[in-house]
Amino acid sequence: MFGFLRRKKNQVPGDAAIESPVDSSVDAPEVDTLGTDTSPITEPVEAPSTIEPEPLPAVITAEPEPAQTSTQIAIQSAPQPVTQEKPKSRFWQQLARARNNFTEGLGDLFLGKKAIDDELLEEVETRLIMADVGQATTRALIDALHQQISRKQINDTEALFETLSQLMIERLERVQKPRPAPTEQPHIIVVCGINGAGKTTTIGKLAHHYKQSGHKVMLAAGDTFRAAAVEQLITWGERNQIPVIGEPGRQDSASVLFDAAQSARARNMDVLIADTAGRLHTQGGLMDELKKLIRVVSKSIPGAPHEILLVLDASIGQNALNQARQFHEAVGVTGLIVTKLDGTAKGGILFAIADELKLPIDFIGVGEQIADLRPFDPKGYVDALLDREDI
Ligand SMILES: Nc1nc2c(ncn2[C@@H]2O[C@H](COP(=O)(O)OP(=O)(O)OP(=O)(O)O)[C@@H](O)[C@H]2O)c(=O)[nH]1
Repeated sequence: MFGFLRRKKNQVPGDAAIESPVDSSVDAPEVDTLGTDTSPITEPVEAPSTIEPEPLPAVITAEPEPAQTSTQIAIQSAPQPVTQEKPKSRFWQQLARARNNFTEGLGDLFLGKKAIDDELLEEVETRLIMADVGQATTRALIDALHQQISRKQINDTEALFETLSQLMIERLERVQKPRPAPTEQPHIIVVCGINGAGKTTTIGKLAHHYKQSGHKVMLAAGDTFRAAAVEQLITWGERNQIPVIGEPGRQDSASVLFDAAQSARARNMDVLIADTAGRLHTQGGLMDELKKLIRVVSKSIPGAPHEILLVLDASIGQNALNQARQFHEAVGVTGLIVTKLDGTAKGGILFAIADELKLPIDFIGVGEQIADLRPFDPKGYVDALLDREDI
């Protein structure tokens, strides 16, 4: 069942709406498969009104309770069924903004409504657009719902949302591919993207991911444009206890990458992850430089680079599509990492990316901590986005 429906159905007049923002200060657990992590909950949970309120953490803001009427007191003193909420995962919590944007207000529309009407479908369409799913993908989803309604395959509001979830999962799964196993030594991954998309941070997290799975990992500080980027990468190297090739002051990123590839081979590294300078997809000269970097890497080790991962910032919404198109055209991107999904209401951008670019989404970034990178799982993502509760 969908959480926003259940909450509305169970709502008792006078319930205080508690808004709980993501607390990014919480220490992150290790990278985990979606749904298995049972970190403490800060997701809104409606306790039956007869239970004594717990002391609230500082991050929770609640409207002051209005004075209770005698009717409310009578309702509260009646025995209430105690429903045990399943603990929510940290991942669920990290997608709070995207989910709230999507489900806000839908519960009200559903309240007391069984039949599907145009108002409801229009609201669903609006929510999809607002979540940055994009015009074309939204249209395709709504058309598919209309078809199933007219064929009487969907008869009530819950079935409508279940079908929408399935359609959304399918659209993401269509373009997913299994991650390439690092069988060549070294397996070289070049990471690119525009300035500030989260490349260096993502490389730190990706290194952690590989190290956790038992691989020997090395980093190449190929972002020679921004001196702080090299230091940032060296810090990530120390945090992961892995070597980093490149030092502040080096100018030529192609030679850093060449040296790193040689060094990784000589030291029997399983995985070499190379950082590159941020560049706008519209800067022709810098895009040519990226092509040159890739050529140098391919000359250093036959078959390399084995992956070219493009980092996209989810919070820029539809602009991410254009960036991805241009990078793909220039260097043949093999997969995407979409970052900052924890801080954005634009969680729908992943559907537009999958539909329009047909490139697999390898990982998503949901925070700044070392373990806040998750292998992308379409079903887990849709469940968290649509407040679907059977994970
Ligand atoms: N909330 C959140 N912040 C992120 C995520 N990934 C990266 N960041 C933050 O985004 C900011 C930019 O990250 P960087 O890794 O420096 O970005 P970059 O692409 O290497 O930047 P340039 O070297 O300038 O091109 C930093 O403050 C990161 O902590 C994420 O998944 N969630």
